[in-house]
Amino acid sequence: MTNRIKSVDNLDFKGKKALIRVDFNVPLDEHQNVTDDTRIRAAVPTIEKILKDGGSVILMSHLGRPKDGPVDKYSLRHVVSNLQKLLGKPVKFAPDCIGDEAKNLSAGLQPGEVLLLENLRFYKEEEKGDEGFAEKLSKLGDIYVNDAFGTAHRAHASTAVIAKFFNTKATGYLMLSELENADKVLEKPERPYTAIMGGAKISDKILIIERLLEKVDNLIIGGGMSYTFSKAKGGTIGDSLCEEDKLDYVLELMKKAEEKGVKIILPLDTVISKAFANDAEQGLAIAGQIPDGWMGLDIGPETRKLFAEIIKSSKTILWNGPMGVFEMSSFLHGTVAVAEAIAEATQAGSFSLIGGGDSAAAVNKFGFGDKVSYVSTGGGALLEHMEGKVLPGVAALIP
Ligand SMILES: Nc1ncnc2c1ncn2[C@@H]1O[C@H](COP(=O)(O)OP(=O)(O)OP(=O)(O)O)[C@@H](O)[C@H]1O
Ligand SMILES: O=C(O)[C@H](O)COP(=O)(O)O
Repeated sequence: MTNRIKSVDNLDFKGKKALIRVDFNVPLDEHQNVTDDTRIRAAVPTIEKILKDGGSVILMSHLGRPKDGPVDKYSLRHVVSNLQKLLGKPVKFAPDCIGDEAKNLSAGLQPGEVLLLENLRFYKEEEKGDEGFAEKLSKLGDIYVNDAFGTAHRAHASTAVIAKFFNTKATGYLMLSELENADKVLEKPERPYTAIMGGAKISDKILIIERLLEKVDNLIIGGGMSYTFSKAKGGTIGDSLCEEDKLDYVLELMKKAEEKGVKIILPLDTVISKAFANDAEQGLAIAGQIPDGWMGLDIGPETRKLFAEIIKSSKTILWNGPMGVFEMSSFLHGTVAVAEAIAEATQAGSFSLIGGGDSAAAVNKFGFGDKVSYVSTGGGALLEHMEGKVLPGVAALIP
């Protein structure tokens, strides 16, 4: 399918303005500093190719999930200095993604120059996939490039709708490499194939887990989502994360897995804490036996051993979502143990694919980024792609 899509490599951008959809949805700290620039870094080769050809670049992205118009917290202004450093040149900023100022700034852009537009999601039309909004955006550039693999699963104005307003549209290098690496796992995964799921966005991922049952041999569940499984099985989970309305669904899922011969592996023990804080009183509990007033914030040592054994005996590994609150030093051990086991398996010849903003950040933070096969910039996008779906942002590029 990807062979029907043009890549930036097939195009000459001399004298052209490329409107590039990037995914600069990056984590920011409380001072609005970028804490992980992986996604910005990943967009650089495409930008540089276009500039080198003698073209100019207009970048558009979303940041976070603003609900009600512009808010400084979600302004893309916060990524400008990171981008300037990575490109080694100034980047102009348009304080709105449409309107006169954006139009004038893009019209005045000279070859070799870069303009970043303000957050697309400051307009609700973006997520609605509004045609009028997409058309206004399309007026800013001559060629449309989509390099936002991380957002390719969203059928939004700037990903799925805008492409039809362009005669020339192409994937960027990042999108291409993401699709190629994911296809290595999708097409003929060497078995055993193990997926490891964790993180906090339970309802986002539970449906995807069901579809993964068609593909994998083992499904390891850790992190915040494991407590919903634990409770569904009749365990007590104290104040741990739980989606009460998914309990029946999780039971059904476990039954389906059994029928399909897929092993679901849940934690054996869990690191518990009196509060969501690094220095709160801590303890260890058997999974499903968390006392009232405590919450599970990481997998325990027995679980680390069990998960590592399964990972090391797998030939294909897909990981999305940390095993605990790895941002706090007391609860990072589970995530480190899984990253370490994946690195060892990769060293021994297995193929490993890691996705998810936080999972990618964790892998890099703990120094395993170059010890795994591929770190995707996609979270939900990677998982939906791994289900075998053609993502809307990719479908829109098919001529
Ligand atoms: N037991 C837990 N309790 C509370 N939060 C948890 C727990 N385990 C993990 N987390 C949190 O989950 C967050 C990551 O979840 P998330 O689902 O966003 O993963 P991700 O890798 O970013 O994937 P994606 O990009 O697909 O959403 C981290 O901030 C981590 O602190
Ligand atoms: O971080 C992501 O997964 C993408 O940028 C998409 O963001 P969203 O989940 O808010 O649509």
